[in-house]
Amino acid sequence: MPEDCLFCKIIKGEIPAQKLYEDDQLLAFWDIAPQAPKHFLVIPKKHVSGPGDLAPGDDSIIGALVRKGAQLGAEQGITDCRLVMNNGAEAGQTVFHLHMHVLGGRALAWPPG
Ligand SMILES: CCNS(=O)(=O)OC[C@H]1O[C@@H](n2cnc3c(N)ncnc32)[C@H](O)[C@@H]1O
Repeated sequence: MPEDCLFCKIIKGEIPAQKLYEDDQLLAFWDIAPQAPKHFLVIPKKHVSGPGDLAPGDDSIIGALVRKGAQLGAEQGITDCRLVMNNGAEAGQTVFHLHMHVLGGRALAWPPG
């Protein structure tokens, strides 16, 4: 786990977060700057910098993120939700630990900005 990774620090409990779900592979927590009435993140406990850095053996991580994100969304009353992974700085990624946004609770525009 990179020492300076914000999300790795959350996983280790070095930085607090409002956790929604945790198991041995995944952690979900509410976003600190929500962009919708419901906005949380699902991250793998294994550090991968972003979608572009996945190794062939990591494919199951993506399935786990999507399945858990949709399940948690339904539990949070946002069965209709947007699942977003930003890949790279120009795509808006600011935290370089793979994560999926789950947003809902209002009509979401398309295309995104
Ligand atoms: C611009 C999108 N950039 S991003 O796609 O990389 O998303 C990073 C997300 O992490 C969230 N975030 C940053 N620090 C924390 C924290 N300590 N706890 C919870 N969420 C956090 C940001 O609000 C942001 O939505």
